[in-house]
Amino acid sequence: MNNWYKEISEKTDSILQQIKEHSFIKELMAGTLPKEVFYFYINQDTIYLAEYKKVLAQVGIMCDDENDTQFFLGSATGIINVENALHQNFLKDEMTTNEASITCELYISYLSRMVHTTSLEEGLAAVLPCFTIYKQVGDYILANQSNKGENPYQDWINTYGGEAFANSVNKAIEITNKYASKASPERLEKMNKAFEKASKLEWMFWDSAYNKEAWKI
Ligand SMILES: Cc1ncc(CN)c(N)n1
Repeated sequence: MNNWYKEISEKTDSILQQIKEHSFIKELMAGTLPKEVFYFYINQDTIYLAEYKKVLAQVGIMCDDENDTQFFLGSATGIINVENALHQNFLKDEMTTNEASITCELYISYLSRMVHTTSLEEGLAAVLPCFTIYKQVGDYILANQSNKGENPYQDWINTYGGEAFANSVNKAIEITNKYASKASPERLEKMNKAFEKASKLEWMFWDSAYNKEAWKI
């Protein structure tokens, strides 16, 4: 399999389309997303990223090529720092909870299980949508918005539509494709499932923020 990512992104394209059509993304693009919804999202995303960096570090130490290890360890610190700084810009003192929502808990627990109890290839496939979907969403909004000067969420949009993020997304794809090219058909099938599930969790993350998801008890 030479370009696993191309195949799986075609197979899961309907999830990406549903993300682009979600009210959260539409209103983010229009700049009309209610502030409290965005703060809810940023608050949960801060909790998510604190765990995601550990997940990336774990994937990194499982790679047998030390350049790949460097990349994921660098991403765990560098990219996350950029995203955390972005969050602080928006959130200031408004972080209201340290408790993960149901969906945030589900997503981080799923990723943690994947990188700790399955193969490197499945772990790579599970962490990849976190890179690729944000890139696609950032690009999509930048290409389609007509309010660049006045959108209150422009810094967020520019971060994920920007070149630095694109470079790391391309590198993550390249590494995952490399390991996929040596994987058995059974393992590729498991990679597909992991990528698909993590992509669905990306949709759910925005949906849960839009609905300010609460624990049922
Ligand atoms: C839930 C989630 N997924 C992806 C990203 C982009 N790293 C993020 N900040 N948050």
